[in-house]
Amino acid sequence: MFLIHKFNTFLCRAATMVPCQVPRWSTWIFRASPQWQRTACALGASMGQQRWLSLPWRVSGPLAFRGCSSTALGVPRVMPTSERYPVQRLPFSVVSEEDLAAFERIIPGRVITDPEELEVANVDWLRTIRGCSKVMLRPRTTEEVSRILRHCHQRNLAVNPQGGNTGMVGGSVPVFDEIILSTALMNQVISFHDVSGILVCQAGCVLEELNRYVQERGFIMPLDLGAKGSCHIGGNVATNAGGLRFLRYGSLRGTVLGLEVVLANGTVLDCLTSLRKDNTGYDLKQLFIGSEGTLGVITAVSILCPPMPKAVNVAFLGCPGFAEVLQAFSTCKGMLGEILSAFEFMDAECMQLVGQHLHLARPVQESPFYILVETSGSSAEHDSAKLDGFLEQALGSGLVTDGTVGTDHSKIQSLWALRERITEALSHDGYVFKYDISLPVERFYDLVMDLRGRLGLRAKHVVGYGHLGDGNLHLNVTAEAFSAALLDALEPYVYTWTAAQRGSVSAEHGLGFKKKDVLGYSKPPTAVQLMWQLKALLDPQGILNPYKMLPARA
Ligand SMILES: O=C(O)CC[C@@H](O)C(=O)O
Ligand SMILES: [Zn+2]
Repeated sequence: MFLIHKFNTFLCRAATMVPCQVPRWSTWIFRASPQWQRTACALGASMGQQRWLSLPWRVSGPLAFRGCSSTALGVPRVMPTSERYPVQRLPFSVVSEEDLAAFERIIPGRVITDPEELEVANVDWLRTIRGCSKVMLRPRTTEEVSRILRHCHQRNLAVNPQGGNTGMVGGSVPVFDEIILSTALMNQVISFHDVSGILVCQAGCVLEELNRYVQERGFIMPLDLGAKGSCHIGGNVATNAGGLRFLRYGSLRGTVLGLEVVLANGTVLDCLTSLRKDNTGYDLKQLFIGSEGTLGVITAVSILCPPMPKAVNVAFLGCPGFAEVLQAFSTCKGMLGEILSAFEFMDAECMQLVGQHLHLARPVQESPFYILVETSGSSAEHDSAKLDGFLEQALGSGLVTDGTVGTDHSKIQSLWALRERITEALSHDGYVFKYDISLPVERFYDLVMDLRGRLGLRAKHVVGYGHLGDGNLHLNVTAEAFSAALLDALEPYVYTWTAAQRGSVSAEHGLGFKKKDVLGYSKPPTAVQLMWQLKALLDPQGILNPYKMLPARA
């Protein structure tokens, strides 16, 4: 106990509590976005606008002159994806007035052609890429999705399925004029079983709302993300999102028990079972988990929710070096065992950025690294005793130099915010080049330091943080603005470095538009070829989320 008193803040003991809720990106996004929504369609012809007007949009009726201007009042424009990246529009049909009328018959009043609403849906939340869709559809039911896709399939119209649009790799916004198929109104819970903890719901349910719903019944969602306030469960599953509870509850590939999916031609594939065990044939739902909307549109999900832990503790600790971070992780696994539920790390530059841009105070003495250790268990006393044991050991052996522990809701929330809001802080720092890689943990920080040397003053910040417990590094590089030269210095260097370690070039964010061409760094040509064959089988016309996930074919 003596050693624990060296901590600069108190150890608050043994409170029984609900799992923490933390601030989320959406709060911030929604605060910022109204200005951005105010596009100036009638403003002078920016480069983007000229290109827009050269597209075949000059028709009469609701589609006429609804180009999404790239110039927002007072806010830097987001360059259209088709201008920044070398990508060619595929020969899909263009939405006509007749198509709009057909959609209006399927979903009356929910065919959106308003430029302000489209502006938001065309741009990713990082504000790095921009599509130019002219129409967004908001179905409420699987039957409506099926009828929409049947129509699009017959007409060869490309479709961009969109959930909460919180993705990191440009998978959730159109590249050109794909129809945006939003799951926002598909937000009903279908059933919840309070013995098994199995939740069945529509794809557009917001993760945080689901978590609240199951929490009221004594359970939690098996995943938690910074974007929880706006991301949709269907999008989470389509991305196979990882997040903050992965260490404890594993991948969605394990917790998703069933899916309902609408295929490209409108066929409904009903695999929405809620069985823990089912060895009958190929597990087709796995094809759609992580397929990023390229093989079908997920319309409903059956998911296994773990019981809500009765006691949660969070320790936020300073470490003198990366070797100590790794050693602390080993010690944690050994001493906390079954109650360890998160092991996250961030470097000193991350802490500096959350302080500078979000005014979050550093809760411990300045250190080169910080770790966040969470325990979740069923006995507050037992868990606290175990955590104390670990802290004594870590402090006594110099793995940790300072720390603070929270067991009450608000302290846990504020400690998690330091880690969860790094993404938000980075976005305030300028243009962000993001890498989400799986590596052997021993090599994590070598890459960060290597890049700092390689980029020198060309980068504003090179930071490393992430889910160390899952072997997942978030390597982010900020610059005043997008720079092709900086991109050239980063890529393919980061990918070849990762491939040399047999790592993954996308641990949890998927490939989307931005990373589709680097799939080959993590998968052999035979696997990529098989992926294309699956795509051709399920979506022969390629109308579902084109330009995403799969690299262009040679
Ligand atoms: O912004 C990033 O690169 C990571 C976002 C998210 O996956 C996180 O773990 O905070
Ligand atoms: Zn992450």
